[in-house]
Amino acid sequence: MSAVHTVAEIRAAEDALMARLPDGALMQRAVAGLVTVCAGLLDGVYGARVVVLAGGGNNGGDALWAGARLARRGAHADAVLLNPEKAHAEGLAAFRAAGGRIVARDDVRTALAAADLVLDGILGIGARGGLRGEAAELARLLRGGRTAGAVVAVDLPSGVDPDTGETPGPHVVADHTVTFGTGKAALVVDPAAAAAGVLHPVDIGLTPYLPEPGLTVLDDADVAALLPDPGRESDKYSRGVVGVLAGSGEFPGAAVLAVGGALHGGAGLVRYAGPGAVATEVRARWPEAIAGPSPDTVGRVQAWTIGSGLGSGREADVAAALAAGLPVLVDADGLRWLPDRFTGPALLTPHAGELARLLGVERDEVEAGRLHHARAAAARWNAVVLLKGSTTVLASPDGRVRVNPTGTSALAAAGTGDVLAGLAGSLLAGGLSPLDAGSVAAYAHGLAGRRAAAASGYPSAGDVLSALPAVLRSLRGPLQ
Ligand SMILES: NC(=O)C1=CN([C@@H]2O[C@H](COP(=O)(O)OP(=O)(O)OC[C@H]3O[C@@H](n4cnc5c(N)ncnc54)[C@H](O)[C@@H]3O)[C@@H](O)[C@H]2O)[C@@H](O)CC1
Ligand SMILES: [K+]
Repeated sequence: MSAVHTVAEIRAAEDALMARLPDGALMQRAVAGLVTVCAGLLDGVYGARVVVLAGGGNNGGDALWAGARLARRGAHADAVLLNPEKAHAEGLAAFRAAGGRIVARDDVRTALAAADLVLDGILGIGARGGLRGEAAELARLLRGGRTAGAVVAVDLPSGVDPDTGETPGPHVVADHTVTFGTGKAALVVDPAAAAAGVLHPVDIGLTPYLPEPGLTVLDDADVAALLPDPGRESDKYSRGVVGVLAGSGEFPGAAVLAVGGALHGGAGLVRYAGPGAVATEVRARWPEAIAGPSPDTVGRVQAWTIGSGLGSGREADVAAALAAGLPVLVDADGLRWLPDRFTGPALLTPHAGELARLLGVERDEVEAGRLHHARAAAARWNAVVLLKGSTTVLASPDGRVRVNPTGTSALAAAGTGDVLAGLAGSLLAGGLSPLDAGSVAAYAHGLAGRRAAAASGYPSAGDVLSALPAVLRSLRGPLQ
């Protein structure tokens, strides 16, 4: 699991740690990690051309110190000082003493053009708002291909918002980001995360001083530990029975895909509720599923997956499934008929357009502020909100957030959401909480998308579904 902390938490931990260390020692730990990454990216430090972009804070101090150390190892180091009066005094002195040069304004373009590596130390966790003036112009030059060198962001790409993952204005787009102490939301949530490039975390000894993280990113081991583990004496009922209310005459395939996802998510039995013609298609593909015309008549379940491809005019069916008071997942068309607030375990799985409609805002606003809007909806409906998209974000009404790391463009295809809904509903029926069911499903679904893409180039939702069993098998091992 990797942890993400807020700027306030990081500053408090840094203060606590710095009180125990000699002056400047913490910055030197950060700089040592930064220099190691830079040296690894260069084809030899000696003779390499390094340009340091230094703002007036400690982020600029890190970059100047790193430039100094690289210069001592034989690099040609140039620095652009964005705020010369406020430049980090010790960092600047070390940079000069090591032979680093300050670039005159007129020579900035030439220096960037010749650079093998550009260190972005304009702004770090002190950033508020996007870059302005000369800093914005530098970011524009870097994006415009003014340098062929690797752009390495110090701690964060300058100008992104550390705690929200939003990009309030001009910002640097880096090839690599060397980040200190712990993760920041901007490094895992788009659109900011897209500007970070490859992440290189550097341990500066902060962990003992940091609180439990509010935002986490799960890994294979976390997901394996969360997956239901049926014992030898389990039967189909104790493994969980999931009801799927999905599909319509217009969208029968959604039912087939959602039931398929549910069958592979560990539940012992899947009950499909829907029109006879759709049920016939579902059973033709999945003879192991049981079908009935409505949630009331299909039999007992432990959780409901509602909504994929439901079409219009199904309000009564949705109300009947919700009335059971069971753990519930609501997707796609089902999101049109949400209760005022959930009182039991609930997981909503909108994409940005659906969440925008729910919240009465524009889709662009949701995409620009994914964390904010997922949190707002979680609080509004008292439900875990899994916001699908370039980075899938899960926000729980208790304040916890998870970001899924396995997303892939392979999932941007019709029907993949139906598979996810079935899979996550199955995990709910298996006893997982909405946050765990959603995170595990998103993780496995992303891996299945990658596996399917490796096999077929542009995979269909059916390919993603077919890849799921092998992904789950490799995560959890074989059943006993
Ligand atoms: N505190 C420490 O000991 C350590 C700090 N570290 C570095 O220090 C950084 C944080 O340093 P600072 O707190 O000095 O903050 P920054 O260097 O991120 O920002 C400096 C100042 O710029 C101003 N500013 C904010 N937004 C601006 C904008 N949009 N345009 C222009 N100016 C703006 C603010 O006054 C801010 O305090 C971290 O990101 C990390 O790189 C590391 O060296 C690790 C140790
Ligand atoms: K930076």
